[in-house]
Amino acid sequence: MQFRRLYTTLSNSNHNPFFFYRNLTNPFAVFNPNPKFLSTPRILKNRVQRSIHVYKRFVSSFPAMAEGRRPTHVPIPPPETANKAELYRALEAAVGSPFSSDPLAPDPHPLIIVVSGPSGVGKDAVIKRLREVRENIHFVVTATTRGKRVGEVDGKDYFFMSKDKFLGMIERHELLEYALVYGDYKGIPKQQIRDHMAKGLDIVLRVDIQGAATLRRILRNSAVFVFLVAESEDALVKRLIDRKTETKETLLVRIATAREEVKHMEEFDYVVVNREGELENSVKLVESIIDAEKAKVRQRTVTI
Ligand SMILES: Nc1ncnc2c1ncn2[C@@H]1O[C@H](COP(=O)(O)OP(=O)(O)OP(=O)(O)O)[C@@H](O)[C@H]1O
Repeated sequence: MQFRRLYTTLSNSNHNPFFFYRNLTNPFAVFNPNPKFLSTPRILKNRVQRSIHVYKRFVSSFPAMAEGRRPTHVPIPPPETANKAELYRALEAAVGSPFSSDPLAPDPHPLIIVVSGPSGVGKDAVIKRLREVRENIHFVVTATTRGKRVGEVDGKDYFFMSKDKFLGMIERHELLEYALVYGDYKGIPKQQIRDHMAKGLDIVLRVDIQGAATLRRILRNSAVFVFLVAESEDALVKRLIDRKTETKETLLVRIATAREEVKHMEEFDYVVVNREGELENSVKLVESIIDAEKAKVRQRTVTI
């Protein structure tokens, strides 16, 4: 049985002697299930041993194959006293092939990082700082049909476009995700993501909780979903008041919405607590998440 296993191993290997050396007899090619045949293990043993012997001679007759074998006598100098280059060369000779300087791990894939969280939690603030401190990041510019506000720059804040042009993009499936918000369309252009990922850049998307849920359905586990949250409801409300952008009505709506949105935390991969006065720590944590994702053995692969 052992001989049979040994033979099977040999015949499955690339150096199968019966494959290269056709005049050798394969002892199992004409396997006879007759018990009489099986009752002659010595014949079998001799045949297999002969095959192994021929196989070894066959391998050593090819320099490329023989190269992988360890030479019998390689003088390796004692590492404590040896010259580094000399020791290196001796080790190379001993293992029988030059040491390669090719990277041992493949380059990490570009990532899509979706940042979401309740209104006023600090999404814009975190992303703005992240773009300042980290290279190789592209923040996706959303396409919108709403009018440009004072101070806004086309291509930087949004891609401003007509409703017709936007509807054309929907028809041609050029948007990763889109929504109608208070009568205006907003959407994420796919080509922008493709172009920047092709250059090796990581992509950051900032979306509300509903947008994140839609992207999760589309991208599944190919993107990293980060949920940004304040340390407490109390802190979030104070932050919204301090921003001085809200009316009393919109404040109430945002607080009520935030209560609901926090329940969606479990649908995300990571949660980052953006504590009062600790924006830098939050940004560092997002950076650590990106670094950890890039160190994963099984990388996320995006196809959009
Ligand atoms: N860690 C922090 N400590 C103190 N203030 C912060 C912190 N993070 C953000 N802020 C401030 O809180 C306010 C809200 O932040 P930001 O506008 O970035 O929130 P957002 O999540 O993008 O809100 P929205 O979804 O409503 O646009 C801003 O004035 C911002 O400067």
